[in-house]
Amino acid sequence: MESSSPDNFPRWAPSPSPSRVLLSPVEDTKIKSNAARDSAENGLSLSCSSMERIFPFSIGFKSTATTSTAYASAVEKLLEAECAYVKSSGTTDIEIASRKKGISLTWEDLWVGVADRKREQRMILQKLTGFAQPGEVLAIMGPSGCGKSTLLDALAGRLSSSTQHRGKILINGRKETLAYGLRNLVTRYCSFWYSDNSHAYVTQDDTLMTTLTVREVVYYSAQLQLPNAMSKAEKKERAETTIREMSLQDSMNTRIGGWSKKGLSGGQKRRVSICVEILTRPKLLFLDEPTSGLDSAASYHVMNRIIKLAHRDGTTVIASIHQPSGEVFELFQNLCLLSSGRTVYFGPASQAEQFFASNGFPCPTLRNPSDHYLRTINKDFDVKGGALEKGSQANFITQCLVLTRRSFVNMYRDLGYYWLRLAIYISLCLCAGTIFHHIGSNFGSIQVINMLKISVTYLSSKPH
Ligand SMILES: Nc1ncnc2c1ncn2[C@@H]1O[C@H](COP(=O)(O)OP(=O)(O)OP(=O)(O)O)[C@@H](O)[C@H]1O
Repeated sequence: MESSSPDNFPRWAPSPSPSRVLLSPVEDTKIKSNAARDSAENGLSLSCSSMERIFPFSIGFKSTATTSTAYASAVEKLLEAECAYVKSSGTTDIEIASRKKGISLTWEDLWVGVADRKREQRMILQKLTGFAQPGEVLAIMGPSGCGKSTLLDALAGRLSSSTQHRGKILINGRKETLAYGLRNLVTRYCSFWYSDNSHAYVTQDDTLMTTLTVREVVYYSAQLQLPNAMSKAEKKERAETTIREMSLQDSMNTRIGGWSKKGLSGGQKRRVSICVEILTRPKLLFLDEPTSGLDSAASYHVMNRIIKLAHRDGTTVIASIHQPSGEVFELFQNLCLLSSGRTVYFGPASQAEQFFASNGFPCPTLRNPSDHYLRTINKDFDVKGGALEKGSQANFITQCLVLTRRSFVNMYRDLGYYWLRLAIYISLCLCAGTIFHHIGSNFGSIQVINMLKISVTYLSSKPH
């Protein structure tokens, strides 16, 4: 009986990924010299940061081009080669033609920084170089907070005004800024604001009207975005095709839903947001975490559809993605791996494994490669704290003091919570004060005071 117990079955467990800290000094020196050689070959210089000492930074493509025109022509050549390759692999002439009409995006020596409270500049992105081509999907991966969304924002021209950036961003070899520019703020809060349909951006947060159904959201959006030359019937047809492309046909009449009434699931909302953006068949599509909230099967289907659309329409897709399953990862043609705002790897996704292996971090058998890469480059948890001793909890008085202090800091920093209220109360006091000015002492004055009392009670009562 004992032998049939599930506990006695031998279980397979993946061998651990080689750890960065386990590297011997000899290996470490070898890696550093490889990195230096790679950087020299790539025409990039590495600045001396703590990150460099523990992991080599490199890009998977070799380019000696140093000027933007040289970069653009290098990308053109890559595109030609890509077209020749896809032609030989059975891609139709129509698909190749749409790729040729597409948008190539290149960025060179891109830096993004933000001034901290002491007015010192903190770099979010450093020295990034890369490209994205029509008909292909570039996945931007990396640990949380490494700068994936910032890179997307920088490429899409959506960086907030608190950031500074420099470097070259070329569209089809020309220095152009995508038409987001001034409407940054508007796009952040209103997903239905567009100036042209050549590019679209799906943000991390779904900004959908909660009372509308899926069909209504997509159809209204089609009416707003699609050209007047298209008839109402064509717009409706496009809306419904797009909904079907994202497998939302069963939820067409379901309301989006919000805090008061549950409607779609988080993953379904994500798919509706994607529908709204791909309606116009943009030439350049930015997706910030398109699969967050989706299970692995849904993630696969959504990414697969996006990749098919990219192939069919020659769309250039740049997607930041957190933790793709092995199947999803295999769908990506190109990979940009970031860590602490710097490129660890840029190149074909299929060659990342070789890159990591040649640098001393081979992916263990049967491990999802993307898990391995993220685990290897994540340095957020490198410093581990010691075990907590018993009785190490703060006492009651400390807790009260800390909670009070935390609450004050929160109130002081929250513009709406503290400063806005203060301003409202001061203006209210001034308004109320003027009423008492020369009010007199007759019966009419008493009525004014009563009215004032009722107004103040009404204004200061908290709505439930
Ligand atoms: N406008 C800004 N002002 C100050 N800091 C910023 C600004 N934009 C981004 N950052 C900081 O830059 C870092 C990278 O942020 P970003 O949102 O790009 O990371 P991410 O890789 O997309 O993270 P996640 O995967 O968790 O969404 C974070 O530490 C963030 O606080």
